[in-house]
Amino acid sequence: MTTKIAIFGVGLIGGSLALCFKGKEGLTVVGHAHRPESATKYLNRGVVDQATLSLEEAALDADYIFLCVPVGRLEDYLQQLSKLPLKPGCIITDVGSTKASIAACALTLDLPGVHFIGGHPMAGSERSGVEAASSLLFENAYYVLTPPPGVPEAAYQALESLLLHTRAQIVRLEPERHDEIVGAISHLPHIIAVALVNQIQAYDNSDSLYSTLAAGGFRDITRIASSDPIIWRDILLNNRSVMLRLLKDWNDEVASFIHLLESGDGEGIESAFHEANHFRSQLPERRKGMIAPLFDLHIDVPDHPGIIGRIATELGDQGINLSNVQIIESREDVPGIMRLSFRQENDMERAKVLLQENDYTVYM
Ligand SMILES: NC(=O)c1ccc[n+]([C@@H]2O[C@H](COP(=O)([O-])OP(=O)(O)OC[C@H]3O[C@@H](n4cnc5c(N)ncnc54)[C@H](O)[C@@H]3O)[C@@H](O)[C@H]2O)c1
Ligand SMILES: O=C(O)C(=O)C[C@]1(C(=O)O)C=C[C@@H](O)C=C1
Repeated sequence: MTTKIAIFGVGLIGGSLALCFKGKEGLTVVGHAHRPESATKYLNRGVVDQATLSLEEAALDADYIFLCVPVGRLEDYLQQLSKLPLKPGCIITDVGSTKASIAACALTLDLPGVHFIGGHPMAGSERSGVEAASSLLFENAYYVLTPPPGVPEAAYQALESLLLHTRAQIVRLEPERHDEIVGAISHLPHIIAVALVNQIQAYDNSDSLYSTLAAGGFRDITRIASSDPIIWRDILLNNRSVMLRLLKDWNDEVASFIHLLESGDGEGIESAFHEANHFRSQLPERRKGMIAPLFDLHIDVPDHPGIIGRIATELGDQGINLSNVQIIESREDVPGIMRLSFRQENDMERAKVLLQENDYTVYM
């Protein structure tokens, strides 16, 4: 007897979940596709064990159903599922970036013997589609679950146990509180990134030096502006009342900067930066969290071909595990900064000593 997991919408998130479960003992993963070419793609990429276009075939004997479609489609799928004779004890969950409306929808539906528990993995990317899926996406991230009152603890525990395969850390939250908080730390930044890019694009239309000179700062703050338009249309419209409130607060923040500049208040500007720096430095950067739990070192590097390979080899020779390397601000003939990321603090400390011994300037 295997445990059957049905995934509706095998894109970035659904595909990543499928990869976490596929191949694990006792689990079979079935992907539901709404287009024939998608079903073939899921199979060709080896993300699922089976793929089907039939809602019934995917759902009827499933033990777990994951709804991983855009937020605007979630309620429709849940309604369709509620009309099927699902397996008794089946757990339906979703991964939508908003939680209040789907939780409210589930409460209105008759789901006899079946349990709905909302979910939201706090990990993702500006990329989308099954091509971007990764079994490592959720590792060390938080994964919010929003069980409705009255859901049996055993069902909650079963879902939590299954999600161990993602290596995420589960957080239990009320849906409304989720939407307030995630509205502020995820949805608002996406709006700001998009508005900023569009503002600069308008300047760039009359002077292309804007995009030519756009460097690290602009890229750092705007990566998420490349996120999928349909996914984000749905999220923002769904969390509309929270977003409108947050945007009014954002306007106050902008107004306060306008005031600091109009009044030439240098101290005020300094203190805004100090305050932000202090709060940001306390974010759980080095533990589990929405900011990748990596230990970073920065070093000055000359603009030499092969420099990445040389440093990686020096670290590798000492058995120091490097997780990621990135060159920041590298231009011809100008020294750049290299960011070296490590999974283990101990690796970072050893790398620091080694690099300093080799005369690199190292910043933490
Ligand atoms: N992108 C992120 O960073 C992120 C993170 C956490 C949660 N989420 C949530 O996960 C869900 C999926 O997002 P994603 O980033 O994986 O998107 P995606 O575009 O990569 O995947 C969406 C999947 O849904 C399918 N789909 C699209 N439109 C559909 C429709 N009309 N009917 C049926 N299926 C349809 C697509 O074929 C695709 O397989 C969304 O609800 C999103 O809010 C996204
Ligand atoms: O890292 C990113 O690109 C993301 O946008 C991930 C992110 C976020 O804002 O943190 C985006 C949407 C989610 O629902 C959860 C996580």
